[in-house]
Amino acid sequence: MLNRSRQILSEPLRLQCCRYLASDQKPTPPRTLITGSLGQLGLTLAKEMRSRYGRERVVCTDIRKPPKIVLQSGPYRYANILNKSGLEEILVEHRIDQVVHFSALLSAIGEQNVTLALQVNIEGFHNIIDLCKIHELKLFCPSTIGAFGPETPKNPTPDLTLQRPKTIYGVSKVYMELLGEYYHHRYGLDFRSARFPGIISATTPGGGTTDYAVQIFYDAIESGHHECFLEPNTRLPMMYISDCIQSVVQMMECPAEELTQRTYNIAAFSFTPAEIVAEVQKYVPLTVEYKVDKTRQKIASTWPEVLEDKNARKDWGWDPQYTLEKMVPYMLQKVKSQLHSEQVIKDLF
Ligand SMILES: NC(=O)C1=CN([C@@H]2O[C@H](COP(=O)(O)OP(=O)(O)OC[C@H]3O[C@@H](n4cnc5c(N)ncnc54)[C@H](O)[C@@H]3O)[C@@H](O)[C@H]2O)C=CC1
Ligand SMILES: CC(=O)[C@H](N)C(=O)O
Repeated sequence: MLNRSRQILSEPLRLQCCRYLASDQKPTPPRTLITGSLGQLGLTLAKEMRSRYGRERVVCTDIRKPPKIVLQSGPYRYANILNKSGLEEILVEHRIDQVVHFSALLSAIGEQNVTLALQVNIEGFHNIIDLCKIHELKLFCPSTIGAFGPETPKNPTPDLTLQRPKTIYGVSKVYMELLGEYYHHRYGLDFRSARFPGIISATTPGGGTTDYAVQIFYDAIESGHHECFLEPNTRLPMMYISDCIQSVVQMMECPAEELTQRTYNIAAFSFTPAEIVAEVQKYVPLTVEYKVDKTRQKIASTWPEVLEDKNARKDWGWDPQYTLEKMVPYMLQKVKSQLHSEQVIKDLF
């Protein structure tokens, strides 16, 4: 795993990473806290960071009861991001150096509970960013294609452009980007953010508009039939989980002086439901019925089709490895193992 990860880093970043990997060299690896770690992305990131920095140096947190295997794999703490003093206690006790803030309500579920989305996505972020300022911690918080709106140029969507999202999720992420950049400018906080496309993984997602692109793999394996909640021609930016995790690690390890901005678009590939269906059909039989969900279609119609990521490539060596064609057979294999033997959760540790 380490070798694979290091291979795809650019030369300066690889040198930087080696500083953590060689035991006789300084500085020591960072102690990292991940919020919302039991969601779609958290445990995969924890696994990668633990392999790089050491098992005890990555503390997973969430408000949910973890599976036993999570408890066995390294430190896990209950942490509600709305409880600032509880969070502070954990940060101090574990002598945390950097935070990856994943807790959030995603686009579709946020529209179902705007009050809770405001609390988790905005109040929770206030708590995190203030604690990072007080304790001088590096902070990574992902943004999203959902931070753009219908007025944004769709193809390609640049880093700096109009952002008038029409979901509470998008509004809270624009606020997060701006507040993070403000704290960097005003207090020198080492805030970093990447705007993720929809992430595709065998770990199931938690209430987003891009979730169909995970569900389709489960349906292909389980029943051979998928009901798609988006129209067949809805093009959205997407990314395989391995590339997503690499982006977090690379961005966090990048020397501060190489960053020319604090929020970056990152892209891998874009596709429509019709295109992913055709790709899956190359491997397994699959029929599809388009039962469009008006709320999610309305959200997707306001999002970019293709993100422009040239600044991330130039500044910190962003270089995704997976295309749609490469990802589909991997996903089918992962989902098959997940369904047959719960292998995916085991793979995480
Ligand atoms: N999964 C995706 O396709 C994308 C994700 N992102 C961002 O990446 C981050 C992680 O996303 P996912 O893992 O997919 O999200 P998820 O919805 O799967 O997980 C979020 C986690 O936050 C936790 N949480 C909710 N309320 C909390 C609270 N009060 N205190 C502490 N934890 C709480 C939940 O228990 C859950 O485990 C989010 O910030 C999301 O906006 C951005 C773009 C795409
Ligand atoms: C793209 C995202 O931020 C997320 N997957 C969602 O659909 O809400």
